[in-house]
Amino acid sequence: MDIDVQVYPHTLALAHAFAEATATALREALDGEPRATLCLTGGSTPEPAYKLLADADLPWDRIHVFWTDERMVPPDHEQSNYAMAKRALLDPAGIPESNIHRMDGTLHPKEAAEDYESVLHQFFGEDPVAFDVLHLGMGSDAHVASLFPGGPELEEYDRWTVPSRAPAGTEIRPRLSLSFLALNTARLALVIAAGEKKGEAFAEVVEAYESETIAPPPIVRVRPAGDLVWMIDRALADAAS
Ligand SMILES: O=C1O[C@H](COP(=O)(O)O)[C@@H](O)[C@H](O)[C@H]1O
Repeated sequence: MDIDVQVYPHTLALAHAFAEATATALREALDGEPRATLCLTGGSTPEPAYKLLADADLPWDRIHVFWTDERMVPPDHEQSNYAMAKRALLDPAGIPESNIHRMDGTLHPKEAAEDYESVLHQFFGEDPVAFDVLHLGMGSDAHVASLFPGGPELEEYDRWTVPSRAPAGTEIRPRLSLSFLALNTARLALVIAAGEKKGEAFAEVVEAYESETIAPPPIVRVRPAGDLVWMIDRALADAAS
């Protein structure tokens, strides 16, 4: 499979490009439609881009926000994916509460998965989830959302959500994630990844796309219905080559 990889000279340029690509895609999705959907990723890499996106000239009252995954912590916890998005994007942009569809990190992962499955069904009905814009990050083990190498959650293709568990040594292990079933219906998926520490993982990813191996790293299993664009910094590109 050919992949579209865009390389930016540094993380600030990457953040600007990621925010701009998101804003452009949301405007296109809103053209002639009453609302658009944006699924946010967590972790630390997207935070600068989310701060820039908050300043974009967008009708936030028509944009509904979802998450790829969550750590099982309260919403004000420093490890909460929701908390990062709240301080970087939701509050600065003034996104209405009714448009924020967050994962509940206070529940047991199984209950949280049931709960978010209902949230998604309330919004999308029985239609595919089909986010207009899906943001993804990559861990240094090539995990995506909270779908980790070798985890049973990788095999969930019947439901949109799945409880999961990060590997030993990770600060917050209990997780909730969207499944590949939900991720793969996106109309546009934008991956943001940066830093030389992820070089080995990215090299493995490129090799897996090229060889179409039968057991690819989790992020390579994301095969969205629409376009998939990798946006990375030079440090990561160089470390992988
Ligand atoms: O645990 C997670 O990790 C990935 C990557 O995060 P980063 O801090 O290395 O950018 C992230 O995409 C995911 O949402 C998060 O829960």
